[in-house]
Amino acid sequence: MTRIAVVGAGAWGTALAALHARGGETVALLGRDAETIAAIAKTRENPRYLAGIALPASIRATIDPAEALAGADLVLLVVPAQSLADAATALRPYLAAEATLVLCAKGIARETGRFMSEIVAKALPDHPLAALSGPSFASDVARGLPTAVTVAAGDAAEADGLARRLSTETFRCYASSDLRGVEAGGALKNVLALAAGIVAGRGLGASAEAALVTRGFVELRRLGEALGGRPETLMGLSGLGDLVLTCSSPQSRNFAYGAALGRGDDLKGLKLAEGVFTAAIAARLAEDAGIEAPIVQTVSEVLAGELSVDEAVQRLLARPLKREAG
Ligand SMILES: NC(=O)C1=CN([C@@H]2O[C@H](COP(=O)(O)OP(=O)(O)OC[C@H]3O[C@@H](n4cnc5c(N)ncnc54)[C@H](OP(=O)(O)O)[C@@H]3O)[C@@H](O)[C@H]2O)C=CC1
Ligand SMILES: O=C(CO)COP(=O)(O)O
Repeated sequence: MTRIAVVGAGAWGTALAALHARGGETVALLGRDAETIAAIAKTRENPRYLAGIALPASIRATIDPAEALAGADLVLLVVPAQSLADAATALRPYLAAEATLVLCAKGIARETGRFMSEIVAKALPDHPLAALSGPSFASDVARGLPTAVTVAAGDAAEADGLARRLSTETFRCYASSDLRGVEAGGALKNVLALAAGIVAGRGLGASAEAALVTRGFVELRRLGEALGGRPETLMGLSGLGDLVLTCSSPQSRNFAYGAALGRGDDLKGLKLAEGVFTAAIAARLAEDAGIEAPIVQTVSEVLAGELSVDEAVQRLLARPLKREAG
């Protein structure tokens, strides 16, 4: 019987399925692309999203939600943020009544400004909710490299239990009861990583990159707190930790997208990162809250074509915006 069902057979879902199958759990991986799922079953690899990484033979990969969710008491939701409402609604007939849902996407709904927990609570009421977030590239986790993340649930005892359950030899989970802070950090760092990518792609040097990341952290804290997160959460793995990772590595799709913008590359065919969808709504949430978020605002204007990359860089780095600690 499946214990953990992973919904979404992209890079992160496949990595989490591999991690927990290696950790001894009975794991099902639910995808929607029959070809990819057949390839996983046949080759024990996900050729589309994690090529070259061997997956445990015990993972039950399927496109059938009934098969994947039967008996699962823990369901990891790993489809991108903007698709989560539809994906969650489609699961409703198949979920075990007592199943706990773990949000693994990092984003905010672009139309409504809702967090993933709000979207899933609406689509699938009455299930306990948690979020898993932190500095963790799918390929690192799938390869079994050491990783540490935060697992948050509104109820501290629930968070502790989940952190224990989801930790493995190579994957250390710290428990938190600040679900909103974890969600806010994960969503905002994507937008800030786009800005870091722009600065790197423009070739402005390591000093400018460090300035941008530091000021990005100030902004993440300020806005994250305004959205209801706790300072210590925003300073932890799911805030600062993930910001540092995604702002410093071309492995990050957000950073890579920003770098392509900064270089002036043709963006056609480049996969859209989560931050591309989150920037405008994050800027609006900041405005609504009366919070200054110049980096988020600038990224949002660049993506909307209202600001050139040169104007953005000028605004971000060339002159002081105001006296600001950090
Ligand atoms: N990649 C990473 O290192 C990490 C990613 N994350 C977060 O995890 C989330 C997913 O990212 P990732 O796995 O990398 O993304 P990918 O693009 O690699 O995969 C997304 C998967 O979701 C599926 N999907 C999309 N829409 C739907 C839908 N409506 N119903 C069902 N399935 C759907 C896609 O299916 P199809 O292939 O058919 O399009 C695909 O399998 C993002 O929010 C990301 O921020 C978090 C930590 C690490
Ligand atoms: O969230 C991530 C690592 O923690 C992955 O970042 P990207 O979505 O930018 O690749």
